[in-house]
Amino acid sequence: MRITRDTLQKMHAAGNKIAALTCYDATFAALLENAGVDILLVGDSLGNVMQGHSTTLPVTMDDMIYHTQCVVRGSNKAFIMVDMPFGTSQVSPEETFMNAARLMAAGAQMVKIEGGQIMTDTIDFLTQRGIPVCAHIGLMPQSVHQLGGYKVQGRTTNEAEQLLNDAMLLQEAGVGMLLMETIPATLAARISRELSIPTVGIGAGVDCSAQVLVLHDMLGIYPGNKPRFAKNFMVGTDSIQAAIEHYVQEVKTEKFPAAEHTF
Ligand SMILES: Nc1nc(=O)c2c([nH]1)NC[C@@H]1CN(c3ccc(C(=O)N[C@@H](CCC(=O)O)C(=O)O)cc3)CN21
Ligand SMILES: CC(C)C(=O)C(=O)O
Ligand SMILES: [Mg+2]
Repeated sequence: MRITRDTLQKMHAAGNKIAALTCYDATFAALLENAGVDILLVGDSLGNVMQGHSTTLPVTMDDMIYHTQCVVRGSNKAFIMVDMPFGTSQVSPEETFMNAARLMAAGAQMVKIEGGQIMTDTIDFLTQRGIPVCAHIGLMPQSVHQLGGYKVQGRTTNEAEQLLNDAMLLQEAGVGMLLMETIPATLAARISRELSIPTVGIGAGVDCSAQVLVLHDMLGIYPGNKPRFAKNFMVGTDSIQAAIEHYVQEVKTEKFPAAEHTF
């Protein structure tokens, strides 16, 4: 039996930290869940780490479906969250539902959509019709050209208030989880306190319900730029298994992320 939304909500309510990692294939799916990873995120970061693109923008629905099927086949315990790729959730609630339904049919238990208040109508439409949604705010990599680079978000008072407002409206619209990327830790902590749903952080400090990293970053094998929030867990270990177990342990004990991974 897989971990469900209910399991995650209970872990969050009990104050038990949730460990998540990105995953794109069957072998790593088995390894990660056996090392105690609770959530496997089939991220559109596969555009970077699997396909060698410099952004996530070229990733397609077919790419996401293929990698979701691989991850689902390789696992039987972990919760499966899947990114909606660029261009598949922006046009209308109806079209977004059609695309999300294909990811659910491939084995997703929740889809993740980048965007704040602008996505609330779509999120309401999906969640009312049986598709759980995680919203992704802060640094939204699909908006890299609009944002002008991979930069910390929510640094000004105005931006911070807007993100908090987005978070409240997203929860009201029905999201099951909220992911926050590369925002000040104090802001992520405040948003996490204000919400009742679990929050997932990447570069958002230790006070989120869950932590996530790109697998290839935490194994120290991604050849591109290493974001400050990524820690190489292979340092000091001699196996991938041990590195993943160490990551899970550091998330559960709130040792990761430390100050040097935080803004
Ligand atoms: N391998 C990989 N890891 C990721 O975390 C990731 C991807 N790919 N692809 C999609 C996006 C892009 N991401 C990124 C990429 C770079 C930074 C980065 O370099 N950030 C600066 C912040 C600079 C500032 O202070 O404003 C940093 O120092 O970490 C952050 C997120 C996160 N996602
Ligand atoms: C970095 C995480 C949050 C993500 O969205 C991805 O891997 O695509
Ligand atoms: Mg993504």
